[in-house]
Amino acid sequence: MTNDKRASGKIPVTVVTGFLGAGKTTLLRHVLTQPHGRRIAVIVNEFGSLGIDGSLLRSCGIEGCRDEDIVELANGCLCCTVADDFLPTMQALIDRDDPPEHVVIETSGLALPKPLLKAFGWPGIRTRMTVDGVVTLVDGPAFVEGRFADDPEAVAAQRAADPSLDHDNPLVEVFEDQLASADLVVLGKTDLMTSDAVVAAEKAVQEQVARFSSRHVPVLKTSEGRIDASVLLGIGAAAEDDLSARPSSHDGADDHEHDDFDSFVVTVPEQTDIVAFVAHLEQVAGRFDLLRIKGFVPVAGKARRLAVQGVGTRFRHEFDAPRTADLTEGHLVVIGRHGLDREAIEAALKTQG
Ligand SMILES: Nc1nc2c(ncn2[C@@H]2O[C@H](COP(=O)(O)OP(=O)(O)OP(=O)(O)O)[C@@H](O)[C@H]2O)c(=O)[nH]1
Repeated sequence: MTNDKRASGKIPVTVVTGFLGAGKTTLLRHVLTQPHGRRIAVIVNEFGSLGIDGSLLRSCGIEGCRDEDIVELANGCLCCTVADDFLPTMQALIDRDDPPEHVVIETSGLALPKPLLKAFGWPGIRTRMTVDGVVTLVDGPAFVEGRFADDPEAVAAQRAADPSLDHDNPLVEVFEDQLASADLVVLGKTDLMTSDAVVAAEKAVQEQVARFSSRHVPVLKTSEGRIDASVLLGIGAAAEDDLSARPSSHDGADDHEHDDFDSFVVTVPEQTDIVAFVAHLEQVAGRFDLLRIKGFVPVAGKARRLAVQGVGTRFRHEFDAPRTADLTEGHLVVIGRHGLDREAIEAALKTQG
């Protein structure tokens, strides 16, 4: 925390943003397990209706991290529910007998950060909190694969037809907004990249950031979210006073929707063969071009639940918290671009082999 912030008496708030599956929760887990010497409250927002990330954070047994310090806002994107959910939550934190010394907000992977930053200008919040910094996670391999880049020929053709159109790719729009808001960019998952690709990606990210922002925005590289807490917390940006330097594709719009993306929950039976199950998920994710699958699944004979995570077709799984009696079947959140064939995806996920 900078001396300025201490003197202002405002609680610093770090906003962690980044596209679906970029590694935000992983980064947060790493920060929370480091000795950071402050009472941190975490607000986790998810696009899907299940609070997976909050549950993952709670289950990692971080010493001194109390249940009430992890607040889940699981019904929709924070950027759309600012007045209904976010402001009362922040007010409740401020009004605690032992208010947090730092708040970290993990936004949903589809959130546009700007509406959230604007909320820190609201009376009641403005005098008590300040946005210490916006940290934007970039999924290195996905970036290198060009998932957040417009097809230049398609854009040129589109612009010729309608000059007011920027791009037709909602992934690009969300990604660019998240980069444009950043005070610090973290290029993650470098363990999955060659060293040449890391160097090229770092340069390309820096160029992208410079397109949106004249501010100096450092780009750090990491894997498994290993960034020192002292680098992330205490940036001292006061981003709420600096909104015009953080352009958004939705500036000027009164409202925005997330109807470019769909999400639903699928239940699956208890599993016996984890390798076959995960291979099946990979196959379904590829067949339907899904962006994200994540959830918890019971496995026969295992005392712990299986946490399953897919970003595109890249899956990981681990046994994390003890399996509870009510976990009789698995729940998977599925997220993809608008127009998903829900029935077919559900059927495919439920029928394996
Ligand atoms: N190989 C590798 N995998 C990573 C790294 N960071 C995160 N992951 C994996 O990527 C998947 C998504 O990570 P999360 O931390 O849940 O990503 P997120 O941004 O919180 O995801 P959403 O909240 O759904 O947007 C998980 O399976 C992680 O284990 C990394 O540095 N290297």
